Formats: sequence, structure tokens, C-alpha cells
Amino acid sequence: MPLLQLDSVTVRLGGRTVLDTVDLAVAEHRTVCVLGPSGSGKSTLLRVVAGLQRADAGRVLLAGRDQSAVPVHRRGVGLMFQDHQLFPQRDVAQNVAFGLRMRGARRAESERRVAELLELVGLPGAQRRSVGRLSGGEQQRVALARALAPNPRLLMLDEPLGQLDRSLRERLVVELRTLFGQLGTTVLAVTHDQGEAFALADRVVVMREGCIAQEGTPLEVWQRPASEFVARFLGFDNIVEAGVAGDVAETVWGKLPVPLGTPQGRCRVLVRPGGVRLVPAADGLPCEVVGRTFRGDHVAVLLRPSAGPELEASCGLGAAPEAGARVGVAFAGDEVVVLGE
Ligand SMILES: Nc1ncnc2c1ncn2[C@@H]1O[C@H](COP(=O)(O)OP(=O)(O)OP(=O)(O)O)[C@@H](O)[C@H]1O
Repeated sequence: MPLLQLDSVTVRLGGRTVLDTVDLAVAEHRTVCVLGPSGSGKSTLLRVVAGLQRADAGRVLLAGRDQSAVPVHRRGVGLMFQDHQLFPQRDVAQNVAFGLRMRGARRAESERRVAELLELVGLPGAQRRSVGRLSGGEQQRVALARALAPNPRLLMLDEPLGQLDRSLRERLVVELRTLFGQLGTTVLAVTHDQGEAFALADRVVVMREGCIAQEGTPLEVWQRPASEFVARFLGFDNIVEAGVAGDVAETVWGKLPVPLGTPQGRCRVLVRPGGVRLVPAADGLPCEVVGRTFRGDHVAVLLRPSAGPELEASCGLGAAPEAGARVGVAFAGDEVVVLGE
């Protein structure tokens, strides 16, 4: 049985359907990240699970129990929001102990737990520090300790690392993943940053206009985006109209190999940038190099073919041709993805 289950949950706000018959299951000890553009319903999904938002239809089940009559504070979920809502006038220990004291924990017990949590989030001994004087990353850790303090059966994070700079985010994501693994926490997190979602999650859920556009492991979603929407949301733009006959897709870029069994007829196909191979101009689809973007471990080379949309190729650092160069392109079949509706 999943720890969390959403059963055809619908939420309408201001005359709009913000969540549209959403089904979702989160297994115990797993981290699920919900991704999607602004306004796609991610925060509403968290709010409905927490009990901060009523569902107009459908059910939220925790450990198999319908939560519709269960108030927020009895659901056993921990929440951490983007702006982490700490009490600036109180010290670190008072912030972390907030939920414990609310539940009537004794002082000694609460102090022990606070010390343990601060150790866990990498702020040992920070009890008496003033929250207002902590850095953004330190505040984030305090907020996390506070959310974890009552031992929630489900931890929900809304843009947990939203305001931090990139290098700190990348480090914290790794730490969070390790921490959740150690604690066996079940996590439902919302982010619009795909790097964060893919690094943190066991499963990724991509939302579009209140519906789930795709759900799967990070690898599945990354390698096989289900639709043009998901592909473009992940930053893949090598997408073209095709007509499939047998194991070949006929496109304005030429013939692309597709797996046998692909539905025949019109569709859209994606070629992931790693499958756009540069060859001598005479040996492939002739293109002009119109741009190069350094991406750290590779160079994204933008190519303009004589017809059809521009193409992005992923090249090794030393191998990227100069802007203006004329090259040929060959396509690798294992990087071609036939997109659904
Ligand atoms: N109280 C409300 N009344 C009317 N519409 C609302 C209300 N709250 C949210 N909405 C709308 O519901 C939609 C989904 O909002 P939600 O905050 O869940 O999206 P989100 O995916 O979390 O977006 P973001 O990434 O920008 O936080 C948005 O279009 C928003 O304007």
C-alpha cells in the first residue's frame, strides 16, 4: 500500500480547474518530485495533501485512510515552504522545537531532539544563534530541522531550495538525498527546477495545467519524454513533424530510424542532442553552425539545416566547430523519441 495516494483529486479555484482528476501514489521511503511550469497546480497539490486546501472531488489517503475529515495538524505531515517562515525574533532552538512544544513535548526531550536534528542537518551547536543572522543556506537547514522534528510520516517541500544560489543548491540537494535515505523519510517535493528534481527524486511527476503529463523515474522521463510538452519543458527542442512507415520516420531533416512497432502515420519526433552527430558536410544533412553555448561538460552547437527547424547537437569540448562552419549531420537511432499527443 502506498503511504500517500491521491484518487481522482479535483480542485476548482475562482472558476478554474486547478487540479483535474489527479491520481498519484507515493510509496513509503521514496522521494517524489513534482515539476511543472508556473501555475500548473504544484503547490495546490501539496496544499490538498496537507489539508490546507479542500478537494472538490476525489480523495486523499494516507496509509490507506481517507483524510477528508482529518484536520491539518492530525495528518502527520511536515511542511517546508520556499520562504521557510522561520520566526526571526527567536533563536534556532526555539524555531526547531516549535512543532515539538506544540505537541506538548517536555523540555528535556525537546532539547535532546533539537540537538540531534541540528547535528543531522549540519548545524551542530547552533541552538542559541539568532535566526535573523543566519545565511540563506543555514536558514534552510533550520527550516528542514523544524519540519523533521515531529517525525512526520510524510515530509512535503515546496521549492525547498528556491532562493539559494546554484552551487549551494547543488550541494544541499546531495545532502538532502543522503539524509532522506538515512532517515527513511517519505518525501513529496515541488520544484520548478528540473536539475533539482532529477537529483533528488526516485520518481518525477511532470504537471501541466492541473494534470499529470508524465510520471516515471528520472531516467525514464529524461530519456523518453512522453509528449512534446514534457520534452520542451525539459529543454529539448529538436522536434519535427514526421510520417512513420515501418521503422523509418520521414522528416524534413531526412529519414530517422525509429523502433519497430512504432505506430504508423503522422507524429512528432524528438532527437535528443546527443543523437545529432557531426559528420563531413558531404556525408549527412548539410547544416550551418549558427551558435555555440558552453555548458561545462559539453558544448551545445546550434545548427541551421537548409529546411526545417534548427537543431542542437551536443559536442565534446574540443570537438565543437566554429560558428559559420558547414557540417553534415547524421542521426543516432537510440536517441530518437517518438512523442505522444
Ligand atoms: N485562491 C485562488 N483563487 C483562484 N485561483 C487560484 C487560487 N490559488 C491558486 N490559484 C490558481 O491556480 C493555479 C495553480 O496554482 P499553484 O500555486 O498550484 O501553481 P504552481 O504550479 O505551484 O505555480 P508556481 O510554480 O508559480 O508556484 C494558478 O493559475 C493560480 O493562479
